[in-house]
Amino acid sequence: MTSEKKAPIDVAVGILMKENGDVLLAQRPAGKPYEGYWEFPGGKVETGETVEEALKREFMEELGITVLNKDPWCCVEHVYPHAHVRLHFFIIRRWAGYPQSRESQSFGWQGAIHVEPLLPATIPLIRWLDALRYPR
Ligand SMILES: Nc1nc2c([nH]c(=O)n2[C@@H]2O[C@H](COP(=O)(O)OP(=O)(O)OP(=O)(O)O)[C@@H](O)[C@H]2O)c(=O)[nH]1
Repeated sequence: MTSEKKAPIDVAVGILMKENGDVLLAQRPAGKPYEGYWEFPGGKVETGETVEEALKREFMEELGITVLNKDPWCCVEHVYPHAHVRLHFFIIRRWAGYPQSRESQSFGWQGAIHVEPLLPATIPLIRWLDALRYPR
């Protein structure tokens, strides 16, 4: 038996946020693990890329959006049956273009989050996100 531990897979995730606090969620396409679950757009960091570069690439590939400004927000690790991921979340308040579904994903702007199911690692973030976008 081996006790070898695999390094986590880095994933760049972006939360597009409008001035009124609405955020963009996307539905995972058919054929991927957790197909049909809702997530914030993003994807795995490729070899030789920084997390920021991966974020920009994924937003262009998935949504046709140019990221103009991004604030690192939080980093969360989660062990799924299919992978151990390290999610690097960014808040994106400035971008160019309108989201288009380039990979046949459904997506939508959400104030209070009404879509489900959400990816398990993303669920706890919603409370933190609400504290950020709706400060008392
Ligand atoms: N984009 C995104 N991924 C998330 C979130 N939460 C979360 O657990 N993940 C996990 O992060 C990983 C992202 O991988 P992915 O398969 O979507 O990445 P990718 O687009 O580069 O896919 P591919 O290159 O395998 O086709 C998945 O294991 C997914 O379950 C989230 O909110 N957004």
